[in-house]
Amino acid sequence: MSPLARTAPVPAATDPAIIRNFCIIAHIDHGKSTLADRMLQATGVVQPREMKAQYLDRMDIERERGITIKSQAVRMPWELEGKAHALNMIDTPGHVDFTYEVSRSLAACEGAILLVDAAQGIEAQTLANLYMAMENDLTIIPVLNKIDLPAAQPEKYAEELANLIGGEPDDVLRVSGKTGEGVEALLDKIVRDLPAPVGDADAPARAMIFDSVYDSYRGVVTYVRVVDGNLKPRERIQMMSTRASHELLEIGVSSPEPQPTKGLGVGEVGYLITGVKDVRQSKVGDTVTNLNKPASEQLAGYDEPKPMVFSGLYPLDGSDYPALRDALEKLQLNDAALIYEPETSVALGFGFRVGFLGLLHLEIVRERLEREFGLDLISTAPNVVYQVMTEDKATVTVTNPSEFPEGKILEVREPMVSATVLAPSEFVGTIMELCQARRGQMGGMDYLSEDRVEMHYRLPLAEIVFDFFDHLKSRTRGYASLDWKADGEQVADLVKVDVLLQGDHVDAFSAITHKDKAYAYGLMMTKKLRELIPRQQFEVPIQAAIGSRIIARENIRAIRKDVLAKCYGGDISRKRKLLEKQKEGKKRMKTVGRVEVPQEAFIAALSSQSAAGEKKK
Ligand SMILES: Nc1nc2c(ncn2[C@@H]2O[C@H](COP(=O)(O)OP(=O)(O)OP(=O)(O)O)[C@@H](O)[C@H]2O)c(=O)[nH]1
Repeated sequence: MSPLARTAPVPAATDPAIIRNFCIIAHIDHGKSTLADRMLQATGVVQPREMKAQYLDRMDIERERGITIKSQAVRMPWELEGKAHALNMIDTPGHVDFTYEVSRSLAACEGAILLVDAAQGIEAQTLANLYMAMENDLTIIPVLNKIDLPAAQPEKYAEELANLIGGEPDDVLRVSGKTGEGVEALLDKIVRDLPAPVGDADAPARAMIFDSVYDSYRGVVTYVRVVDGNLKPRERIQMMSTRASHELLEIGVSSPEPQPTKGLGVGEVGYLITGVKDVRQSKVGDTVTNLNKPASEQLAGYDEPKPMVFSGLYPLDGSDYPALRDALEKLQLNDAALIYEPETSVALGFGFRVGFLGLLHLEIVRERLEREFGLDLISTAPNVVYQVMTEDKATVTVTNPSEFPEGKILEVREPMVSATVLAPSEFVGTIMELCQARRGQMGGMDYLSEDRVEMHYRLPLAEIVFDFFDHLKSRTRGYASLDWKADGEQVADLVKVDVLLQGDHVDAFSAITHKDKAYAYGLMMTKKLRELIPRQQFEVPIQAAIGSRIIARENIRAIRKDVLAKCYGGDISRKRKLLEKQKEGKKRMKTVGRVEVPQEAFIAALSSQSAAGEKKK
């Protein structure tokens, strides 16, 4: 049958029996976006001449880095045995920082395609996503991708997959997102195997928001899945958590370009436009209902994204501060997970403390600020969030080492994660060593097959979020994969290490570390600063301290720099010129106490400090 005959247009406000809502879940780089591209082509919603790789990845950064950050939903027609169907595909991101986006997408679907690279097999995020899909009671269609690769081992991995989710290896579909092989069979299987959505068409409307995107032309575009009732244009709708009401200016489906419709009914996935300007007014996880005939109960929401890593962002040029504030405000319209507040630093001036989901999120935000808003930025070493209990039993939330309370401290709690590492069994020893060095507690080990093992650990977030993955990869020659999720807190022996120049604190270099690592940090910072700070006209001690206890010390010897020395006997105007020049130079200096430090020294020290984290992509 020709593809055209199978892709007849589907009317809007459709009978739920012909709808199939699904997402594709996979480990990063196993080929979700490429497969989604082939489906768009096979169903005829994108014409070959309009096709570009990773059609659904709209942001430049997504395309350049080949990763998916925001999820997107698209509706595709597909005919099976002469009957038209509407398939709603929700593309999901694969990186661990964006797991919360996966969980929202899953809640909008009845089924999931579990996509596994036929040359790599099951990886840590394959498992994490599969478990999440099972928790949401989704029907799973296992699929092996990249069967065109010479290194593909479909037999071996079909068996691994069948063992994991039950069923026969022959039931595992084999496709190639590159050549398109098997894609039509997969579309048929989606129609046959996935359940149609069920809901009460006559009940008051309830639709779940699973994504909210800011569009500079149309304002906030909200993606919803209708569970009960229906929504129509020009009606007034209400957000159930905030009770805010809006007029529905436009409602429609993405196919994949927006197509306004006369409404959305039970089981349908589409978008709403209400004229709100800020994604936070259209909160992901909220339920949309009809203002005149409101539903009595909200749908179960999902966890709000929670920032895990904080870092200070400062403009290199202090006069860019208002521009940075405006840029952050704009980015936040589009990124509900981004939070920030102003802060000042002795060393760096005015800036913002910004919360991120992880290091990748940090890098992306920073890159967007620099690229889209033309800002030059410096970011301070990232840290996690600590809870500190002081002597009077007050608990202080610390997102910046400078907020660490002075005086006696009863306990410090740090965030924990439960991590899964998947690797060939020959690497078990070296992985255990690494996890122990990072204060990990082993939770058990499962063999997926004879030579592949799944290891469970509970680890402090601060030990895993920065450079753990790099170390894991280099110890296992790139074969290990990692996934983790937040898992409570633990009390730990944590201290704040301060860095002092001539007795004055330099806030940008303070860090909260485990007691055992405090000395190493102190030594490293004092040494580095001695190399970076030029000699002054007096001796400058550089110290690292925990409270009032000095743990490391370096000295910068004094020098007397007489700029007039070489003009002995010269004329007065030349002397003046030299003095002027010296004054200019001083403007670029930051003064800490009496010590003048070139801004470049701060930047150099901070960038090498966070280099370990920056490498992790
Ligand atoms: N040979 C071959 N390569 C493929 C196939 N499918 C995807 N690839 C390649 O695998 C790489 C990853 O593919 P993507 O589609 O970007 O992977 P993804 O899972 O969407 O990645 P994220 O969006 O970051 O989660 C790309 O270089 C693709 O060209 C396939 O069937 N065969």
